[in-house]
Amino acid sequence: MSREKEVTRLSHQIYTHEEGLELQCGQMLAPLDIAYQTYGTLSPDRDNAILICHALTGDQYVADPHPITNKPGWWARMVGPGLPIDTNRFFVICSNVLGGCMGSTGSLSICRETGQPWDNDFPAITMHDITAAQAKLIDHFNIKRLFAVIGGSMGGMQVLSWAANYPERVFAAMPIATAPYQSAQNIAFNEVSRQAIFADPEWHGGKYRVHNTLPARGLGVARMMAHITYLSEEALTRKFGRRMRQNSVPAKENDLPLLFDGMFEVESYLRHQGSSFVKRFDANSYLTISRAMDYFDLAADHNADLAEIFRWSSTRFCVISFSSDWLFSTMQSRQLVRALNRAGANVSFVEIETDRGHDAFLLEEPDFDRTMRGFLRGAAAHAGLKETYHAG
Ligand SMILES: CC(=O)SCCNC(=O)CCNC(=O)[C@H](O)C(C)(C)COP(=O)(O)OP(=O)(O)OC[C@H]1O[C@@H](n2cnc3c(N)ncnc32)[C@H](O)[C@@H]1OP(=O)(O)O
Ligand SMILES: N[C@@H](CCO)C(=O)O
Repeated sequence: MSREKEVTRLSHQIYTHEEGLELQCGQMLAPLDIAYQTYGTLSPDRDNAILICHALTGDQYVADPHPITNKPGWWARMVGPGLPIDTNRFFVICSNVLGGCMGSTGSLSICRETGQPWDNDFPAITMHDITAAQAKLIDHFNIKRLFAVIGGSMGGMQVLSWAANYPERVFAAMPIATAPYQSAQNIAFNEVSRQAIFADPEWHGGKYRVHNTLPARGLGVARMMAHITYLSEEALTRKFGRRMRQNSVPAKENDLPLLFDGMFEVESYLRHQGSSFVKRFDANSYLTISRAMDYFDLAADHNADLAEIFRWSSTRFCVISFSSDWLFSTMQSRQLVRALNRAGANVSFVEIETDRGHDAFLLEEPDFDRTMRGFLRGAAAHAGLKETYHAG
């Protein structure tokens, strides 16, 4: 069964905003669907909500098993009762981004005007649009101010957009492994990924669903390349070194050509990452969202110096980077922290020592978990939140 048919079989929890959303490009998207998951109990004062923003290929299943892969949620070790983002205390909301392929309005949705799926005609969106769509969901919950907005990588871009666009609605913000703008290097990597998709003969100019095909190879290669950027040389060396694969490779992962005999373990690993990715992601959605990342430039969007944007902000920031992250480096986080300090904002900064690269924010890192727990506990005390709102 094709990935799209699998997706349409899934029943996500969706809020439909009939009035829709006017995008930065001027186009109106109506109705607007936002697929989301929640965890914990909203306090009577509606003051304990945390919005978690996912990264490029994440989704709303932050702590629930993923409905396609059946794997635990992508932050299941971080979000739950007694965990650093403690659902006994906080009401956690995570939504699939606008343009995503897990139930929110995106390339797989039907365009009201044409009655056809958007496919590659889905309009260009920005981080501003993504957070504006999330704000509709937060309004739906009648939450005036979020206790915290938290996210890593592209999720961190959304955190910064929230803090910049809705400062009065964000008590605390945690931008993790991110940057105030997408670097030239990251745009370059995204472009290679996109070209891999375009080069697939099954791409059909983005109308692959009409042709009943999938640009699986192109999307798989895009993921293989991108995945290298999520790791580090040390992590790859430790995991695989120069070892060759001893046993035979399962057929499904072997449909890319082999060079001579045998395969390095690292090649096998990347093939696996590529082939598992295409089962859970839509190529047009990947193009839309990766482009939204590329457009992200907070200062340019606000036509202001970064410090100016946060000048009157009362949000408490905790900026986190990972020492071996070369995709969103510590240097970029420091740039943000310097601007926040110039703005007189309340900001703390932690660089987590790890050799696991960018995706370290998804992995067990005790120092990271302690920082998350400590920052939220301190901020909750300042916000006057109760220790628990557990429903029972
Ligand atoms: C932030 C968000 O919003 S969500 C993010 C979206 N989700 C993701 O990115 C998940 C995909 N990414 C990953 O799995 C990333 O590698 C990580 C960093 C998150 C996980 O890291 P780790 O737990 O260290 O797992 P690792 O990178 O070793 O990958 C394990 C997988 O590779 C497979 N694998 C490991 N070695 C090999 C090999 N030599 N050959 C083939 N496959 C291999 C494992 O079988 C496992 O497969 P599975 O995921 O299908 O069970
Ligand atoms: N590996 C994560 C983080 C990338 O920034 C993802 O695919 O979304």
